[in-house]
Amino acid sequence: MARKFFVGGNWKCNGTVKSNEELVKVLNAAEVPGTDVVEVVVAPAAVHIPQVLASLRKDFSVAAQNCWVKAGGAFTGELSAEMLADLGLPWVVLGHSERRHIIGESDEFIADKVAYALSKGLGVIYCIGEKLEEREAGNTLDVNARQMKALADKIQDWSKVVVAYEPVWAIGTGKVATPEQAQEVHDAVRKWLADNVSADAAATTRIIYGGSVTAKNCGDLATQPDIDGFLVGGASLKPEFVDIIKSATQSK
Ligand SMILES: O=C(CO)COP(=O)(O)O
Repeated sequence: MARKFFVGGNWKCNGTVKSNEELVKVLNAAEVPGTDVVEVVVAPAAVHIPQVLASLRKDFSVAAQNCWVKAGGAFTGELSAEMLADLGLPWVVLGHSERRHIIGESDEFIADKVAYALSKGLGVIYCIGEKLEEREAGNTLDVNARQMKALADKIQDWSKVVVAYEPVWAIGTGKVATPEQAQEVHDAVRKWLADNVSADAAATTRIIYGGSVTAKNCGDLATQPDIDGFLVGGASLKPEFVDIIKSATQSK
């Protein structure tokens, strides 16, 4: 079954009301392939979600960058999955490396968050990826398999999960993985799904790449057979995000 190309823009902790207005204007005016070819999702900072929801074209979706692990309540500063569902958001990003490694979220905590978000009807962009020292020690595939297993231990249904492979050494560094490096991991993650979840999950789960994706390098990455889209940080704040969306037409 064909996997629809998926391009996410992770705006991280960036933006003002004014800069969002300008960025949304660019996105709204862009001529991009239709929703039969590419699914486009942007994740503004939480405080800006209502602004972007109200102003963004309706063929693009809005995601949150994080949510709490269980039902809301006395958890100061958190956002619950119920709140996101109530706003009508289809997606939430969970397990981003900045939350794993800067905030200190564990594999298990993230997997619990994913399971809870799925139970509330959200789709989840589940981020995985190795650090530089793990790659240099030859542990790349093991680290990614460990992060996949943490989630597989908690969920059965992968139909609303997009896996984002984001090698930590490539995030915000300008050091993009080569198409071959990314394809190797995407292929391994897909095989992991086939061996540990199901042939169907392996065939249908979108595995997208993130880490210094730009308008320049996205074309070669998009042609790799197991790269089903991108999760874009820095370049998603610029008009070049439109060119990255267009690379969907180069997908095999
Ligand atoms: O972390 C990322 C997307 O979630 C990637 O960030 P950059 O595209 O800025 O490297």
